[in-house]
Amino acid sequence: MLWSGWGDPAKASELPEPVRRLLRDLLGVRAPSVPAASLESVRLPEAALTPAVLDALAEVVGAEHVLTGHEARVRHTRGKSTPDLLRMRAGDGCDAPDAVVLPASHEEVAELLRLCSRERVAVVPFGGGTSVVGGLAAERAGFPGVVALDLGRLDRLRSVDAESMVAEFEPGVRAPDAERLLAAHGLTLGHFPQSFEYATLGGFAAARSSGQASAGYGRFDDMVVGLTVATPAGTLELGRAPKSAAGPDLRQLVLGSEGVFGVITSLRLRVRRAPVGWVYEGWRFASFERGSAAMRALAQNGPLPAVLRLSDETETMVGLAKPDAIGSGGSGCLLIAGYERAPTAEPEGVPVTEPEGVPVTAPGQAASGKAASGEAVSGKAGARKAASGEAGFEGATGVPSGFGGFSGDDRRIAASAVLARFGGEPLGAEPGRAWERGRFSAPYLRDSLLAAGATVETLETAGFWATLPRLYDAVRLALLGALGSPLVMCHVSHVYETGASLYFTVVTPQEDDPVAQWERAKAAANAAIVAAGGTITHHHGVGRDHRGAYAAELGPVGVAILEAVKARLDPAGIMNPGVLLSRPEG
Ligand SMILES: Cc1cc2nc3c(=O)[nH]c(=O)nc-3n(C[C@H](O)[C@H](O)[C@H](O)COP(=O)(O)OP(=O)(O)OC[C@H]3O[C@@H](n4cnc5c(N)ncnc54)[C@H](O)[C@@H]3O)c2cc1C
Repeated sequence: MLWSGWGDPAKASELPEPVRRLLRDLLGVRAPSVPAASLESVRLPEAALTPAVLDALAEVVGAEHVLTGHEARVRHTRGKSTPDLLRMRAGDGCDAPDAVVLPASHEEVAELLRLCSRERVAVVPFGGGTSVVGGLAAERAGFPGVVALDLGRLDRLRSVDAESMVAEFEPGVRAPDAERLLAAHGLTLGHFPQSFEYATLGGFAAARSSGQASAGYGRFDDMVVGLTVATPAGTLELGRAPKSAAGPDLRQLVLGSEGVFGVITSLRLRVRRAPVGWVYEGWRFASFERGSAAMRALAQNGPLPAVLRLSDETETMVGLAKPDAIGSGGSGCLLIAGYERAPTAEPEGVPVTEPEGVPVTAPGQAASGKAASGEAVSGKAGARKAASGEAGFEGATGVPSGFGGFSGDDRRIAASAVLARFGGEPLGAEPGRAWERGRFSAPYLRDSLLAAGATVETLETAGFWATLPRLYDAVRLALLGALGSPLVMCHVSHVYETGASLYFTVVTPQEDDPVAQWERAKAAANAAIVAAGGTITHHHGVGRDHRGAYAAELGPVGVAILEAVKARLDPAGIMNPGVLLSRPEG
């Protein structure tokens, strides 16, 4: 991972000429006058941990797993939001930890938390480091030091229960590795966020992530059936049955807790049989409104494609849904629908301890060539069912909405009938293929845009269907008002029976202080979200950036509940201080 950008440097690409032209002619973007800092020149705070504390940390994990060098500290400074990258490019490493510690077991994590509580050393759990909300920048004041707890050595698939369709993982497993390990059993998690290449399972749970196939597989928090959490006060074991009436579900307290109560050291996740392949298609709608109405019909009456994404007019025009063909988007609103081809045959049961290495199965590729199973419904019957509205209200089955009722091609045919009924014009497989090719490449494009002098950043929210148009207008207007004449694009890619999320991408020429410029725009967008009745975040999380708005959403009683839980589990207040909750005064 690039320390001041995204991903594999080998995948970095030059900006295509149409994009350069668009930036220059439409937005007036000019190259920045100051070159980006080198890794060596990043300014870090003086390392503050005493030799005695460093020795004690080394006693728990081994001296080779306590890193205090410049590069390790730089690489664990903040996450990957655009302000994070801009600060790193400016050589500002003031949020760096004093040391990076890499435990290899739950017991080591628990021991480290006891030690850090005793010494009052702040602890930042560090998964893939892809937070975009300031979730990895601890507030240092009042602590003798800060440790980044890198979970990268907790990287095993511990077991697969093929009967219950539950797999147990350690938290540091990255998403592609999780898919590779499950593919050996004919299984998939189906969680494909844009940060797929680097983010970890623990980070997904801690930040309530949602992936590109959420319509079919659900959000990540829907997948979590059990958790083990090491807290400074002891261990929490949660989830002994899929559902329970035994009081409030404490799993929900850990999901989205962003490391402020403790460290997730094990996750038991619902898995699915891997499809033999995927089919993606493009549709054009005359307006965002018509396309949204079609999405709502699919979400409320079924059948849902596994991937469902609608770009607004601006995003369609720019062609952002097809990053390898920017500038060639066309008119109207592009909708991408993705469907699994039938699942593989029965998964092989196990318990596994040491999974065999198998070739990586990238999303979008067949996991195995095994025979399809599942009840066949003829294509015509499927279309008839959809058209007549008897397509199956999938939420009512208790099965996540992408499943049940339809299988394989029948789902595609039936969903297509709904899209056509709402005025969608079929564009065939090409737009879908282009989206699939570029689905993880936007973060690479962001690096090139930053280097060219454009700020590009995203923000997201969610609301009920009835409030969505107002929310959309309010956020757009706020961004336009704050930034002059930026490019503001939006898409919907997570839908529910009752509402959906809105995901905005903003491109604007960098001012002299681009961080302050974005903070101004973000504050305006946040205020608009709150005023229009949306949530401050649908899937990026709270971190430090959304803390104030989150407190307003919860209200004083809600905040008091979380503060009480934190005080009980983390009495020294060492866990990710300043993230999610403001620190107590005094
Ligand atoms: C380019 C880009 C695209 C993105 N696309 C998406 C997207 O499509 N969908 C989406 O949901 N998000 C997306 N994100 C946001 C980010 O990837 C998610 O929030 C993800 O869940 C973070 O996982 P991570 O492993 O990188 O966690 P980190 O960034 O390392 O940590 C996130 C937070 O969780 C805490 N944490 C991490 N691991 C643990 C643990 N084991 N126990 C307790 N606390 C822990 C950290 O302290 C931090 O507060 C994107 C980010 C980027 C940069």
